[in-house]
Parts: sequence; C-alpha cells; structure tokens
Amino acid sequence: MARSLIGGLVARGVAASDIRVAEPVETLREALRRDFGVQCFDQASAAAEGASVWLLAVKPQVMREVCASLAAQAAAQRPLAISIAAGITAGQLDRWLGGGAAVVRAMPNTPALLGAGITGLYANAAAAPRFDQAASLLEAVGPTVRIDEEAQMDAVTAVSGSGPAYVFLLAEAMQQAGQAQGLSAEAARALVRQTLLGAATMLTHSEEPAEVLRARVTSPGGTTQAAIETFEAGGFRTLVDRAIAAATERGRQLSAANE
Ligand SMILES: NC(=O)C1=CN([C@@H]2O[C@H](COP(=O)(O)OP(=O)(O)OC[C@H]3O[C@@H](n4cnc5c(N)ncnc54)[C@H](O)[C@@H]3O)[C@@H](O)[C@H]2O)C=CC1
Ligand SMILES: O=C(O)[C@@H]1CCC=N1
Repeated sequence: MARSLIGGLVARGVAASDIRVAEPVETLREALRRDFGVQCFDQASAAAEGASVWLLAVKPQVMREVCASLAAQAAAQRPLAISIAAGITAGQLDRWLGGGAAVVRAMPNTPALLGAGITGLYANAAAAPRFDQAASLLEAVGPTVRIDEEAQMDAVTAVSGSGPAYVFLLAEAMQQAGQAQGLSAEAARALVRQTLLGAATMLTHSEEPAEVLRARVTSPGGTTQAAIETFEAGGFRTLVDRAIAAATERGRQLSAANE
C-alpha cells in the first residue's frame, strides 16, 4: 500500500527527495529508489528523523513495535502521525508513541497508485488542528472522506480499503464464466476489463444511483434479467452484506489482538 501511495504522490508532483521511506528489505529499498527516486532507510527512526509528518504503513501486527521504536522521537519532534493500518485505533497509536500524539487514521486503497484511490480519515483531538494537512497529503492520490466516529473506520476499511479486491474477484469470476461459455481467455479478459471500466465510469459520471443504471441495462424478459434473478436467488446481497460485516469485524479483532 505504501508503494501505491508513494507512486501516487510522486506522479502528482511531490518531490521524491522530500519522501523518506523506511523499508527493512533491501531488495524493496532498491526497487523504491529505482522506481520513484525516494530516499530509503532500513530503520523507521532514520526515516523519521526531522520529518514533521510520519505515515505509518506497516502491518497491524508490527505497528506496536514500530511505534515504540519511534516514541522518543515522537516526544521530541511532535509529528503528525498518520497510520493506514487496518483496525489499530488512534488510542493505541497514541499510547504506543508515548502519549499526547497527533494521530490521524487513514484508510486508502490501492488505486491510489493511479491517482484513483479514496481515503477515509479520522483525526484524534490532538490532530484535529492538523486535519487539513493529512487530508491534502492523501488527496494527492484521490478524494478523501472525513469520518467523525472512529468506530466507523472499520466499516470504511471493509468497504473501500478491501473493496478493490471484491471487484477483482468479480472480474476473475466473470472471466472464468465467459470462458465456460466458450470465449477464449483473451476475449473474456478484454470484455470483462472494459465492462468494469465502463460501468465504473458511468457510476462516477452519472447523477443516477446504481439501481437506476442497473434497471436501464435490464430489458424485461431479457438476458440481464435472467442473470440478475439468478444472482438474487443465490443470495448475492446477503453474501455481500456478510462479507462486509466479516471484514468490519476483522478490523475490530486486529485492534484487540494487538492490544
Ligand atoms: N494492501 C492494501 O490494499 C491496504 C493496506 N492497508 C494497510 O497497510 C498496511 C500495510 O499493508 P500492505 O501494504 O498490504 O503490507 P505489505 O506487507 O505489502 O507492506 C508492509 C511493508 O512494511 C515493511 N516493514 C516491515 N517491518 C517494518 C518496519 N519495522 N519498519 C518499516 N517497514 C517495515 C515490510 O517489509 C513491507 O514492505 C497494513 O497495516 C494494512 O492494514 C491499508 C489500506 C489498503
Ligand atoms: O486486507 C487488509 O487487511 C488490508 C486493509 C485493507 C486492504 N488490505
């Protein structure tokens, strides 16, 4: 995810020399330098030195350890700390950074790499005066949505953080189904990719809700109706509801498991 954000920021004119990245894996550091020209370090403390904004992009399971390694610098530098980790709360981040930290929880998604991401943002009280700074950083890779109730960040994660994977799953399933009906892999892939792009473009350019756009494709007694009835009879909406609820719950579990 950090790679997507770095790519998006650099593509949108942020000076690569202003971005300092911590990455313990040498081959990944080399790739970041080569691809984006950013400064790379093997320790978080080295990357954070002198920086007024920290973007914490490690796995939830290692966030505590990384924050602890930065606590002394957090007390001295008083940075704006932005975490993109699923589940980990602002209270946990604040505590692990030593207390009194300005913390923003951000939940971006991987289309950020193309400037087509969307990010949910929640700020704790200490970060509220610096909210715009966090928003403008993430806006380099797509629009942002301010979330006032922190508990809702798990739902943001479930809908838009994980969301691209649901679309890719749909693409995989449609492609396989097209091939099962006799299309070549190449033809099925081309048809599915452009169909998803076209539908997503209509969703973003139209004032009409998804429901109306769907109805317009669905001729009475036609092919779409046959497919939609099959989806509905198979419990499609319930399945999506259960999947998003499971992802939301996993966010809560990630917080509790890393307490
Ligand atoms: N993948 C996604 O679509 C999204 C991920 N996130 C969040 O982003 C975070 C990272 O997830 P991914 O990018 O998927 O994982 P990843 O495993 O691809 O990236 C994590 C990176 O952190 C590095 N790392 C490990 N220990 C480190 C340390 N001590 N200091 C600095 N870097 C260290 C790893 O070498 C790795 O390159 C997670 O907290 C996840 O919840 C948030 C939104 C979307
Ligand atoms: O799967 C995950 O936990 C992360 C958070 C949102 C997308 N990827």
